[in-house]
Amino acid sequence: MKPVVLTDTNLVGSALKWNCHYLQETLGNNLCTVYLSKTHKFKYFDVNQTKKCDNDFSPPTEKVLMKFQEFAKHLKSWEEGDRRLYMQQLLNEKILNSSQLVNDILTFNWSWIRRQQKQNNWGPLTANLLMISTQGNVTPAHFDNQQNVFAQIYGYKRFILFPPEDYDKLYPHPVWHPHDRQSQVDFENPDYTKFPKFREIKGHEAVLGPGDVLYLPLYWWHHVESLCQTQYTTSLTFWYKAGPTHGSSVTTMYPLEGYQKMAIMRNVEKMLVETLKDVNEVGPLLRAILEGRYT
Ligand SMILES: O=C(O)C(=O)C[C@H](CCCc1ccccc1)C(=O)O
Ligand SMILES: [Zn+2]
Repeated sequence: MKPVVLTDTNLVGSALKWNCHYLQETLGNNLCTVYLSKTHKFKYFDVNQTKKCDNDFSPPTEKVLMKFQEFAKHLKSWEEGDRRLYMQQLLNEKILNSSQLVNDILTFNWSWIRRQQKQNNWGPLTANLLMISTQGNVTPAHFDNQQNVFAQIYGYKRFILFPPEDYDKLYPHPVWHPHDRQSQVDFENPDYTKFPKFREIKGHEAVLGPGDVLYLPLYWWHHVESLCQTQYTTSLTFWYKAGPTHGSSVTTMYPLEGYQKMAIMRNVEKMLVETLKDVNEVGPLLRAILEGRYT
């Protein structure tokens, strides 16, 4: 599975008119999920895992509910120095029941994407996430465990992509950490002492414009930046479950692929957290296995 940029799918043709004004008319009064950040980075964190961090975790962003028209107002008046905004709202029944967006969504190129889902043996569509970002926002490097068909609607987004096997150069946080699935490395100021292998990292760049679609296979790392050609950017994801061949696959082929090794390591970590109960014991036990025997 490799990422690919497609420029002729017409997947979200009917959404190319989703500018701020139009969305204000259709979403106006709806409450939407908006993240606020003092910096340009929006590092995702799982709030349910913050308690395992014996409270030395400080959330890098604040999650608020905001009426779309209020968000639109902030978007238009945003200036350097203001807190940055990143709307990330699931297109769920609540939103869809109360907006004309349904008509646009119904005319997406569903036959094309359903064909991809079928031919690639993906599981069911799990979520469409509508994202509107102020210019310059960055989603730091992370991977997701779903297949993703990423559609760019307005403005330009620059992806840097790395294969799953680059996990040894990207130093993911522990699986129990709020920043699980995210790289520990600050791309703008890498700590080469803590993360020496990051020096060897090499990524693939893809800049997406309106109408472009990026197929982002599960476990592929990506660093995403909203470019400054426009005041904001708008994107829509189509997330699919990975599908049966990535779980209890009938015939496992060897040698295993990077994403399979990633899944194995994550399972080992999770099993150790379960059995040791104390997350601080996982490191020492893994070291005890390694030291003098596997190094
Ligand atoms: O589509 C993707 O996978 C991306 O990473 C796109 C990224 C924002 C995603 C936010 C997010 C990260 C982790 C879990 C749920 C939501 C962007 O476009 O800035
Ligand atoms: Zn992602």
